Amino acid sequence: MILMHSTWEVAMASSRRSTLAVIEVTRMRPEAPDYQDFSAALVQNAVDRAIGTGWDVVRTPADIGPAALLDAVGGADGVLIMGGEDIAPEHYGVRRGYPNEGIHRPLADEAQLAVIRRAAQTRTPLLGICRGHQLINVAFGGTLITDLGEQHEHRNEDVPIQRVLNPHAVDIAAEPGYLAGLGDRITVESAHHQAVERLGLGLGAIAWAPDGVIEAVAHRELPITGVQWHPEAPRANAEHFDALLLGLQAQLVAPDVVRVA
Ligand SMILES: C=C(O[C@@H]1C=C(C(=O)O)C=C[C@H]1O)C(=O)O
Ligand SMILES: NC(=O)CC[C@H](N)C(=O)O
Repeated sequence: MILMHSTWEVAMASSRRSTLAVIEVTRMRPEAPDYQDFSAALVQNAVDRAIGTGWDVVRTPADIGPAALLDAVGGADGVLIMGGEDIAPEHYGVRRGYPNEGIHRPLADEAQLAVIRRAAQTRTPLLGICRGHQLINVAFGGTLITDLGEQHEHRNEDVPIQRVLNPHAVDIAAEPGYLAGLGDRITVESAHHQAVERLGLGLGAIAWAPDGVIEAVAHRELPITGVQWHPEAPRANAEHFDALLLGLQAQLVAPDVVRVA
């Protein structure tokens, strides 16, 4: 059974619907139309589930740059940062030229990092998915494993983009926090080749894959959490994503401080 923060509690605390800024990397990938369609469908699913769990949504691409993005999401009560391309490695002190390096989106990197830093200053609840989770770690000074190698369960290689997501187990160890309603072990859908390495300042790891890859991070004092998997994937358990979105909303009322072992 999935325990969720009650929508009633949230509704009692606020007479208006809260606004969630859903931030995608870009809306223009003319060089990769299949990937753009795939990514846009994941974002649309996230928007739909957010509305279904009681949020108003402002959907914005990040490649409009830092100033425009900060302006666009300035009025939001919560932030959701979606997946996408690898973060340019200079943001965490690594040179370009690592294995399986894809293209980078420098404007989106800078804009999303700026949003995370401002959310930290304003204590705005924020959830990052995949690249969004990696960005959280980098924003707090952490590093990434640039490439997980060839043999792993975190992504299907050499398949059409529509089949890139791969299911695997995740063990969760955090009470309370965004992931509290999910249970101790869940199956998730993943599509990534990088992962959190050294944790950023103030962050703790709260979930792991069986191979040891960090699957979720949470800030110890701020309502900021990242998940490496894709809860918005078509085949993911929708109840898990709803629990995350309601948990994000509950942070508006009573921010949790996450205890990390
Ligand atoms: C674009 C990349 O990853 C992809 C990005 C996704 C997303 O936008 O949510 C989903 C699946 C991944 O294959 C990449 O690895 O460079
Ligand atoms: N799906 C994603 O957001 C992927 C994030 C990053 N490009 C990685 O491969 O690890």
